[in-house]
Amino acid sequence: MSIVFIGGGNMATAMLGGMLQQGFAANELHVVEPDAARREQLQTDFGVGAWALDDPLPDCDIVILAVKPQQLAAVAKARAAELAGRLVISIAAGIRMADLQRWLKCEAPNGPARLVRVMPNTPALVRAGVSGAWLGPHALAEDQAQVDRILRSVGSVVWVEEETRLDAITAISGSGPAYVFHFIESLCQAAELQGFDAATARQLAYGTFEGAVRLALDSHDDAATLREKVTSKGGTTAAALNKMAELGVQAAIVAGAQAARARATELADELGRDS
Ligand SMILES: NC(=O)C1=CN([C@@H]2O[C@H](COP(=O)(O)OP(=O)(O)OC[C@H]3O[C@@H](n4cnc5c(N)ncnc54)[C@H](O)[C@@H]3O)[C@@H](O)[C@H]2O)C=CC1
Ligand SMILES: O=C(O)[C@@H]1CCC=N1
Repeated sequence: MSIVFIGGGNMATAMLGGMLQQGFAANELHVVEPDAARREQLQTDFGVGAWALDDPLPDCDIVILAVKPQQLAAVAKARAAELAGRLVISIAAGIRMADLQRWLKCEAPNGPARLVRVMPNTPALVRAGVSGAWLGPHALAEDQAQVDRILRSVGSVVWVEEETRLDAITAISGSGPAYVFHFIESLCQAAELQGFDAATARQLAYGTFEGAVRLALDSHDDAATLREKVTSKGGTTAAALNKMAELGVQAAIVAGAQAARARATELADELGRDS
């Protein structure tokens, strides 16, 4: 199975790194990327084929559109003829199937692209990704199996029945790693404010996250119960959690995810309109 990523940025790099660790061969993976320095990096790090925009599209079974949403209309329109009849996966946040179909001229005589929308996340790089996926109307059952194999090679996958659910997945697991990194950054900052050097702050904060996540994954208790087990009545944790509640930390996380979802819809409206 030969796969071409169009766009070799952060998300393509994460998926490629994970796929290579999971047994995909470097010679079946290719990237089309305009930035020469990135192409060189991808070749050096992964040994995959890295191609400039004016190179012919490498022979492939699957194309993964991995450019920014703002670049997608131009890329899809320019490559509509090359992509006709192929299995095409879009990982762009927000961008709707109807717009992709229009840009890819899915009414073209040599057969429509078989489209699948996917929302991966960057922990794919360490094969701990979580992806959402939705099968477009022209995609076949064997396309679903191929996409499932790619996504499972870098983590787990949730298939959704309705396209709009992908925006909800974007708000939770697509953007979610950034929320977690923000929390880690904040705990490092708190440790440094307590007088620890950066390396010790990192050890304390990263170690706490790793331990807590491993405990949560291994435990029969839910997260609320595990939280209660740390929180002694009238103790230090209660003092911290009360302060966080006063400052609205949980409400801020929920509202943040809602803002991400709203932005996905807004991006689709902005970029799908008049294009
Ligand atoms: N970064 C993330 O955590 C996630 C990103 N996504 C989606 O993945 C897509 C890519 O995002 P990132 O990798 O973060 O962006 P990025 O900016 O790191 O990568 C995009 C790449 O596309 C290249 N590019 C620009 N014009 C091109 C063209 N005409 N042909 C081929 N390549 C071109 C750029 O040089 C760049 O390397 C976006 O649509 C985003 O919504 C989805 C899930 C998570
Ligand atoms: O921030 C973004 O728009 C992309 C989509 C999900 C994660 N990064």
